[in-house]
Amino acid sequence: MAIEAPFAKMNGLGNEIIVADMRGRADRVTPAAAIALAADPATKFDQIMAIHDPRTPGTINYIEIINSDGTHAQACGNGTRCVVQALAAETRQKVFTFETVAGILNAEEHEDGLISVDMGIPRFGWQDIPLAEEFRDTRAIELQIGPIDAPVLHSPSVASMGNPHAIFWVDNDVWSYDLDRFGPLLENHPIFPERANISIAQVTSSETLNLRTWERGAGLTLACGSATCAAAVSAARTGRTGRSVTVTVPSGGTLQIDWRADDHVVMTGPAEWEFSGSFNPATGAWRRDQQDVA
Ligand SMILES: N[C@H](CCC[C@H](N)C(=O)O)C(=O)O
Repeated sequence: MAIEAPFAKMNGLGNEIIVADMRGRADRVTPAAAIALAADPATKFDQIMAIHDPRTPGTINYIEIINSDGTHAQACGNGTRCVVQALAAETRQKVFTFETVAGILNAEEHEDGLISVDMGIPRFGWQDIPLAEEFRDTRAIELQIGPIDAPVLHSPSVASMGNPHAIFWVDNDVWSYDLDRFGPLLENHPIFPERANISIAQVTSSETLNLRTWERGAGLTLACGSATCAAAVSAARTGRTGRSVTVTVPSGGTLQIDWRADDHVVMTGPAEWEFSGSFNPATGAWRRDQQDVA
């Protein structure tokens, strides 16, 4: 087994992604390697999507998702589109079935280059999120936010897209909130025993939302695909929008979310390749591929 594994630095609407090719290897990307790559301005990322050999017949690959703090996530929508684009370029295939710790994901690259991922069926039970105590109605949970004391922020909608999300609905500009201050406090609020991704969302029409997200384990990001899905389903559940919405994320880009009649949430958007290299999955030491060096 080679010491180094190939990787591609990519982004999904500005969500910084490293797609690491761990196929044919027995080792894993260590938390230390993730933290080292996140600390280097050239490889700074929000998630590593580590592609492993398939575990389940019928799936193409097993995808492990690692946040920039070295912890694991169960879902990453923008990263999944990056994986699809990388594998589509390699294989000329257009349709993929992956497995993650949260289950099976189907995805497809379209003729126009946009990529759709079936993010599965959202779950709304308090144990599914999970929450530390029972809430019968998770469309709006009363949250004592104590020292955060931002009176306009209360009663988030919560949802699981495989990973935990809290969506705070606001009437005014999502940029007028100090998300970098209260994001980490809410991420670690005792109501969320596995922490949570924290978003502020504004409805701008019956078909459009604005969204900002403080990601669990990664902080403020320019886009978060699973949060976009969680916001879309929460908007529909609370009667704020219909089941198909276009969501504008902090990078200025948009994702299309369709909550289908069969309950699956389909997210459609772009992915972008930046450069390729190889890295040591134990230490995070890395180098660019020769053909990429100007
Ligand atoms: N950027 C990702 C979400 C990462 C979620 C992660 N921060 C967690 O749940 O711990 C996305 O596009 O869905």
